[in-house]
Amino acid sequence: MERLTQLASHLTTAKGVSAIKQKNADDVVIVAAYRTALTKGGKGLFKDTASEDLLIGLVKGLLAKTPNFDPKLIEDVAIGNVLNGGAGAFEHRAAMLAAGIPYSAAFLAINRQCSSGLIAVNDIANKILTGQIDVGLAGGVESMSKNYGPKNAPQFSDLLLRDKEAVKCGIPMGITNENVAEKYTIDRATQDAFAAASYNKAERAVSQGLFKDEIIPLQVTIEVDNDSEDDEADDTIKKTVTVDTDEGPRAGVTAASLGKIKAAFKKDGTTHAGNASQISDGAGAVLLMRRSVAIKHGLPIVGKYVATSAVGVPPEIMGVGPAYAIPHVLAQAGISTSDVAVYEINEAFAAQALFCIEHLGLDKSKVNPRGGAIALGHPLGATGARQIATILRELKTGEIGVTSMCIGTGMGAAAVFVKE
Ligand SMILES: CC(=O)SCCNC(=O)CCNC(=O)[C@H](O)C(C)(C)COP(=O)(O)OP(=O)(O)OC[C@H]1O[C@@H](n2cnc3c(N)ncnc32)[C@H](O)[C@@H]1OP(=O)(O)O
Repeated sequence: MERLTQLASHLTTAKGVSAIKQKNADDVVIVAAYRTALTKGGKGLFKDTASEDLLIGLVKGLLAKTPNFDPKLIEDVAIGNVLNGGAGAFEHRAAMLAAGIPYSAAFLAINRQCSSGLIAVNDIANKILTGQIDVGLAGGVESMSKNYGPKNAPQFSDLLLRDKEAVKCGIPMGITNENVAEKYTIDRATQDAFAAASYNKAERAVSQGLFKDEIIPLQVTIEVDNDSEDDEADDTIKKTVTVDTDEGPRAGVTAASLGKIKAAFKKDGTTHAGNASQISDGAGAVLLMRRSVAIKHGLPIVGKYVATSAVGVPPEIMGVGPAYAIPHVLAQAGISTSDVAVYEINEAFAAQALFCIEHLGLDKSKVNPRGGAIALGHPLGATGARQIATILRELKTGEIGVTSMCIGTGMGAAAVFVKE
């Protein structure tokens, strides 16, 4: 009975800044949050690495960096993924075994498109909050190199194609951004200035080594052209490389330099390779548990999970998602936009991110201080977990952070965390 009363009080989440900052035995806390480097889809160093192999390396690395933690404590694993068949249910379950997680931990593959990694965290957190489990691992992974392209384009039935609302769920992502830019009059120069700022922030963060702590280096094999002069044949050789650095950030990007890039999705459009999130490969993982369990095992606590929300928005302007998901999750937590120290908002496209920032009246200096997906990359299902790994290092003790993204078929998701 006492436990039920405790649980009931917890599920009706005490609201407000001081309430969410309180430390309770039943809190869901984050003990570790790491990611791989993000590489360029189709041409980067992970181009030949399967999503399951990204996960194996990442989870092994996370466990190695959490020395007092016994993986036998993990009761459930949820991994977000967008492009693999069945969201990677087979290969990513197998990857967990290969990474050293015992078979006794259950496994769930999650696909809520670009928010999949965040929704995986939400799933594990909810299971801890309701007493179903005490410890779980959540994350996301994507090999856009291997799985992005026409073979993964949506296939709609004739019935769907004839339904003028339903068919909007199949609008190409770049066109949804053109729609946002047109509807809210966000011109190309404004988008390019925002994108250049994203590159400049990422460049600064890289030069200061700020991502080093969150990236687990991975050793992978890559096929490269055989340049040997003795060998005239047009063939490839395999090389082993260590991947520890994001490939997206570039030095010296300006709005003027971006102004020269051709529109990618529409003649006379405003969206292009420099102001859109890049096709990328990568993975992120977050180890969650009940605070009392973390304390019992002497594990470091890096953050407290507070709440997640997902909402629907019109599919043809899906990029507006965070503008509606963020107020929803802030209301759940009983806080306002000004209580938040850092926002990690997925930059699927510059116009999309700009609309959300303007609509919510956010202080731009609080949004993506280390750059977002335009500069760093956006490996779809991995992005939610990647943003959590980043935001927990951007926040200072006691500060509140919000992570959010738009979702391709017309949704937005957002979550609130407190830095321990
Ligand atoms: C819910 C959601 O989150 S929806 C979002 C889902 N994700 C997407 O839809 C992906 C969106 N992005 C894309 O589709 C692709 O990145 C595109 C179509 C915009 C561009 O694709 P590509 O042409 O293959 O881009 P690529 O990265 O190769 O860049 C092409 C060229 O643009 C130029 N370029 C790109 N970025 C820059 C920059 N910052 N500065 C200068 N030049 C640049 C370069 O010349 C580059 O060639 P390089 O790599 O040899 O230097």
